[in-house]
Amino acid sequence: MAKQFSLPLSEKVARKNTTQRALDITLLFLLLSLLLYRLLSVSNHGFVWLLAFLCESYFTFNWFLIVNCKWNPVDFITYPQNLEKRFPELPPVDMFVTTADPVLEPPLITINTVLSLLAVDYPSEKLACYLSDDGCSPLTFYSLVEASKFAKLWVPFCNKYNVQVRAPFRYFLDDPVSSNLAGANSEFKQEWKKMKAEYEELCLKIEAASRKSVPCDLTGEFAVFSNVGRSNHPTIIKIVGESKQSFPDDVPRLVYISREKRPKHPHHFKAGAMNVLSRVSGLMTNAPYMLNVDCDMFANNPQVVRQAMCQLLDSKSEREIGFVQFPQSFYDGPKDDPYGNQLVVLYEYMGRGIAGLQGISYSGTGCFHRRKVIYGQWPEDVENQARNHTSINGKLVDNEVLIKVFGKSKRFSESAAYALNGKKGFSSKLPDSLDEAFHVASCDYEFGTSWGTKIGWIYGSMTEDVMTGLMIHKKGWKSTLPMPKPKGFLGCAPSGGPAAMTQQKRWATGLFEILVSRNSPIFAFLCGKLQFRMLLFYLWFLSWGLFSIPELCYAALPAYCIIANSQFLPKVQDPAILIPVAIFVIYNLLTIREYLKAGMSIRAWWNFMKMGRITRTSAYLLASLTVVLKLLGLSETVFEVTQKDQSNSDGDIETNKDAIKFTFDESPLFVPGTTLLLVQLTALLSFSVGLRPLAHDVGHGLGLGEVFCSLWLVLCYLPFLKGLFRSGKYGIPKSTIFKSTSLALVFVLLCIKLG
Ligand SMILES: O=c1ccn([C@@H]2O[C@H](COP(=O)(O)OP(=O)(O)O[C@H]3O[C@H](CO)[C@@H](O)[C@H](O)[C@H]3O)[C@@H](O)[C@H]2O)c(=O)[nH]1
Ligand SMILES: [Mn+2]
Repeated sequence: MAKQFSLPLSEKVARKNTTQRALDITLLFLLLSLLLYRLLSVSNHGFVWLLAFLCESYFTFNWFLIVNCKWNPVDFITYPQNLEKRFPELPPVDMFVTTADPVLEPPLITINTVLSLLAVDYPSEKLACYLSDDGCSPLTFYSLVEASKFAKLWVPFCNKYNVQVRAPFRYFLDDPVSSNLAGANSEFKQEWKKMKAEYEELCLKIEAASRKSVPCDLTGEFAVFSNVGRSNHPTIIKIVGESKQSFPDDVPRLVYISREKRPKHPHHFKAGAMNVLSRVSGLMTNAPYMLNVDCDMFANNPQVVRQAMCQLLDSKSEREIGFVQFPQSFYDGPKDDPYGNQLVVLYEYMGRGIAGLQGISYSGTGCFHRRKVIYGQWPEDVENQARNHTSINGKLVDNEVLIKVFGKSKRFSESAAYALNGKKGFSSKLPDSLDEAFHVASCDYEFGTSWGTKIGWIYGSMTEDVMTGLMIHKKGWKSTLPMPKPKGFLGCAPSGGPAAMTQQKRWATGLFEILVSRNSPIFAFLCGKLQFRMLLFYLWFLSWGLFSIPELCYAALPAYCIIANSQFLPKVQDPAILIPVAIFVIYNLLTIREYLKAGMSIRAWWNFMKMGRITRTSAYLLASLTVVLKLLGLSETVFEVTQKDQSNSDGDIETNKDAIKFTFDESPLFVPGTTLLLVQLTALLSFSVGLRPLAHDVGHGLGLGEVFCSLWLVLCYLPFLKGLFRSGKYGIPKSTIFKSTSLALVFVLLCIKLG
């Protein structure tokens, strides 16, 4: 027994990063020297110098925050082979999938995610899968019903042949029958073919249904969908599967939920959906662990649940680890990451670094939560739990309080008490709990309760995930970031200018909303248990949107200087020029090194650099404006769902090429970038026709540095430059060009007047 007890489940190992630290610190030192130089010479220069100083102060502070995040990277090693030796009885897990729109999120993608979850390598009677459909779409429900029939074949097939990728659309991309991958014995070959045919039939059915305006007869099971509007309908909950009494042992239980929506009731987007999922599942299965994934994030590693359990189960982590977050990774990203949004390098350095502090932030998908932590438990409450008392926020609570916190359903607060006490045995046959489930999924259930403020997914930000994670860290919980091979989950990253920018805008908006809310990390540090270095991390993360302001000012400086015959950098003849030059060189070398070490190409690095510029002056700028408007009470923020592409990744060269070309639409997102580009072009033109000669002494007048910076910016905005000359979706729309030209004209006139 003692020996078994010592078998490790997981380990956190520090990574060596001496070179990286040296480079990071050198850069910080150089940035500080630049600031010092500016301060010492500010009296000789005017407002341009001051503006440059302010921007560079921001950049320096931001770099300091980044160095803090990257300083202590870690690796998580897990030993799933020891799991059942230590815990022969594995705990139940409820798995949540959210979808919101059958057009932007094609049901075929959603059901692949569901199928990959139903088929994970974990005792199926311990699993239950809940699909939340905010689109209230009969097509989604129809697809789920069909998928559940297919699952009865698919799950045993995966188990029998130990299939590695359990989302069928990915699995059937490879053909193990013609290649001799899986020791192709003839029985396997036959079953493989049969399975493939079954899957194709499923796809055909769903495609046919999606072409019709009504996917199927709205009778029987489907009758509830007649007369529903997406934002005006009663709750629909359906236990999917043939019989209502017992479930076949080999496929986990599957439940469809479309929560009630009424026009006047705020539904809080995904956060609202997650809270309904928590409550309905609380009544039905009440598993102590919950996994949540977006509809496009399939389980890519059949061992994911076991991997997560390695980090959650032993008694030490019971008191420490609040949640286990797998990195967000993507499949089929276009080559060299043209939109800079595949997040590989971000997780590799920032992610690992933060995981070495209190833990990675929650990123909304691929995350395992403890139900009791979502219900508001602090690490200290675990001691009370051991004494069989129910407590949240460090205080014992009785039934009356439970009802106040969790809402009027007695049955639900009873289930919550079970979850908070870590007691097993709250269960009810699924169909018996249906009535109560309708009650807790209704749109006024949360009135007067703590849902969305103190417990569950927290409301008030477009990035409800980060806010919810921050509240968990505030209580002193830690989190982990396992990176198994193969990767735990894979999803779709948006491609195309408008989709990518809209997502970035939503993120930056949501993050900034948190910074200025009462759930700000500053309070979490002062009044809660958020660690100081975690505070620094959250400050960096939540201020993405703010970065747009210094970025925009700094990008305007070179053009201004050229047109106004001024300077914001030391002259080439001045030895001080070495400081900005060294900053430029070291920063680029350091980031190139990170890219290469993470197995990415130089081209991917360049795409990231250029998309960084573009995103900050477009998406982040508009995000900041949106938040200011919200603070002034002039507008509300809205969750715009990302389009998921249903690609067939047979590497069609034409579509691949197109995926790399930047696309535009009429959105105001593209106005600032286009303006900035036009301004730089005007400046460079006036320089090259000799209107603005270089000054040849160290005194005032234009220097080479400004011209170089302006050229560099034009290079970064190359997708926009091309967009000026292209047509259709690859070209910048006329109206945008018109707006930008007007703005650029105003700027140029201003420069001439001031210069
Ligand atoms: O009203 C809504 C809006 C969205 N969703 C779901 O939320 C998920 C994420 O939406 P998506 O459009 O894919 O946004 P992304 O920007 O890709 O999502 C990332 O960023 C979000 C906000 O930070 C997180 O919630 C996500 O988990 C994270 O993957 C999807 O499953 C949607 O179906 C809902 O259920 N209800
Ligand atoms: Mn997504």
